[in-house]
Formats: sequence, structure tokens, C-alpha cells
Amino acid sequence: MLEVREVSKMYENQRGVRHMDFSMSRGEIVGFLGPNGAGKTTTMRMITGYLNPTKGKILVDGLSMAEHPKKARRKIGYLPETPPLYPEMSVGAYLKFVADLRDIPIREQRIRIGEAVEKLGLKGREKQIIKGLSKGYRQRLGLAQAILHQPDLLILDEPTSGLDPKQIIEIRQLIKELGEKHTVLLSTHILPEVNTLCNRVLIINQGQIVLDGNPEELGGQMESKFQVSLEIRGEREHILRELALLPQVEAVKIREPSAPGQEASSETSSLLVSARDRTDIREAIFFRMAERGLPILEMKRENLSLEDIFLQLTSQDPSVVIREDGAVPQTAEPAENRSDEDKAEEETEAGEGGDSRA
Ligand SMILES: Nc1ncnc2c1ncn2[C@@H]1O[C@H](COP(=O)(O)OP(=O)(O)OP(=O)(O)O)[C@@H](O)[C@H]1O
Repeated sequence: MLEVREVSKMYENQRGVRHMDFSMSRGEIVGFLGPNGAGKTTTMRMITGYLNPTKGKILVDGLSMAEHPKKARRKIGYLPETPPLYPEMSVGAYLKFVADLRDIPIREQRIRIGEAVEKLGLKGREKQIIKGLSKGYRQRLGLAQAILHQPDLLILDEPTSGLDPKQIIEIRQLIKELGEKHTVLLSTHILPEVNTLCNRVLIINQGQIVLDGNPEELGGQMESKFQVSLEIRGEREHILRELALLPQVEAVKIREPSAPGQEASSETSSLLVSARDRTDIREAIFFRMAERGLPILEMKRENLSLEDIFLQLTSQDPSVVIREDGAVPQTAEPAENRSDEDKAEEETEAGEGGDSRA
């Protein structure tokens, strides 16, 4: 559905986006995460044809954005961070205006507007003036204009930013529904939003993708060691001795008391066990404890949360790049180590390209 091939964008000697390379298949809902200034908006503006890449290529359903901008843009619905609304217009008049702008045939306009109004919960508000709408309803209208021409691909730039908690839940639900028929790329700062909505996450930092994968599987991929939390009944010394005898176990941390105000129990121990590597050690622990008559009351694999991963990747220069295809760690080059060739390439890029159709 979307191919972003080696795309870079330079802003007057400052790099906005660097060698961005990813593709999206039909039906995916991809979360685009990154700290402020990482390059999310720049990338989205290039995908939607509002900004020309300095280098690289963007294909929407096989159509090159550079060669066939009009056709390619017809396949995209875009909700910028601030929805492009006209405050003096009514909801209905605005959607009619957008329908004209998108060349939707007159005979189809009523049906399309009706569908969008229905889908986005705007029914009964067609005559309302936009400046009187709440932020949540403006966002709904922004989404309605984005889907009016029935695009295959939706690009949503921070669609829930600035909304109150109730509006956030409503807009997320709408995005989830839109995701059943559209391929969606959405940028956000809110990590749980990615877990709730997306089947894939792209984390970018300093203009580069530093991680690409399934939000639920990332924790396991990122960890260098397998970790298990355990609650075991029995004499503490005995348990620790038995765990230490397992060759796969590297470290055991005592985690008591398990809840504030709860006394450490002499009967049970809460522990965090780390393996020597990424091997699953749960079976080995289970059989050893069973053999020694030390019942396991609870055993759970500990994963890094998306928040841990995000902080790990964005709080300093990324040193590890993990791709969806096999979690192969590569070293990302710190800026000072870039080759002269790379620097020369950047200088050349700085002289090319520019904004278009802004
Ligand atoms: N028009 C511009 N001129 C010059 N530099 C720009 C311009 N737009 C963006 N940049 C720079 O490009 C980099 C990426 O900015 P971008 O707005 O794409 O980040 P973002 O990830 O969307 O950030 P945020 O989460 O704050 O919206 C930043 O360093 C920014 O300062």
C-alpha cells in the first residue's frame, strides 16, 4: 500500500529525516512514535505530497508521489495535527466544499457526505457552525474530511492530541473502526495508544527509524536476557540454593515485600530470576522446584514495556536497531563516526529539493 524508499529531507542544512525506509501492507494500523522533533510530521507531509523529499522515493499503491502526485494523493486521506477547518462554515457546507475540492462527482456527494457524517457521529450537526464545535467534534470533522473521497490510506498526525479523556476514547474507537477498511499510519506521543490501536509500531529518533515491530512482541525482542518473576513457597535459603544450581540462571533478585505495607513472608519468596541469555528458563525452574518439593505459586515472564523500550531507544543516540523481520541488532552510527562520503552526501542533499504544494 505504501512504500517509503530511502527518503531524506534536509531543511537548510538541518536534517529533518534521514534515510527513512519502510513499507506498509494493506490493512495495517501502524503507530509512528518519536520524541518532539524526531521527524514524524516531516515524514507524514512527504507521504501526503505536501513536502518534497530531498532524496528517495514514495509510492502509494504503486504510484510514485513525485511522478503522479494527483493520482497518488487521491488514495490518501490526511488529518494534519491541526485539522484544516474553516471556522465560519457549517459542518455540512465544509464537507460539501471538501467534496468539490476532491472532485467527487456531484451525484455522489450527498451519499459520501452522509456516510462520513454517520461514521464520525456528526449526524444532526450538519448545520452547526464549526467555531462552535468542541475540540473532539472538530477532530471528528477532521477525520470526516480525510475519509470523504474513500482513500485506501489514512495518515493521521497526532489525532488525539489536546482532547479530554472521554474524547480520546471516542476518537480511538473511531480510528479502530476506520482501521477495518483503511490502512492507517498514525503518529502519537501516547504509548498506550499504540498498544490499543496498532498492530505495528515504528519508533523514530533524530530522523531515523530505530525500531520496527509488533508492539506486543517488542519487549521480548529487545531484552538481552530472559527474565522470570516467581513466587515460591518454602525455605528461602533452600530456594535460592536450588536456583543457583541451575546452570541457565545468572542472577536472582529478592523482591519483597511485594506490596506496600505487606510483611515479608517466611513462607513464600517473590523473586526475579535472570537467565544467562535469552533462553526460556521456565521449564528448568519448574522441574527443579517440583523435584525439591518447593511449590511455585506464580511464574511469569517479565517483558520490557513499550515505554521502557521507547525511553531506551530515544533518551540517547540509538545504538541498537531492531527490525521486524528478525530482531537482528545492528549498530547505528553516531553522527561523529559518519564517513566523509556520508557527510558529502548530506551536503549534496542540502542543495537539492524543496517544499511543494504547501
Ligand atoms: N519548516 C522547517 N524548517 C526548518 N526545520 C524544520 C521545519 N520543519 C521541521 N523542521 C525540523 O525538522 C526536525 C523534525 O521535525 P518534525 O516536525 O518532523 O518532528 P516531529 O517528530 O513531528 O515533532 P513533534 O512531535 O514535536 O511534532 C526538527 O528538528 C525540526 O526542527
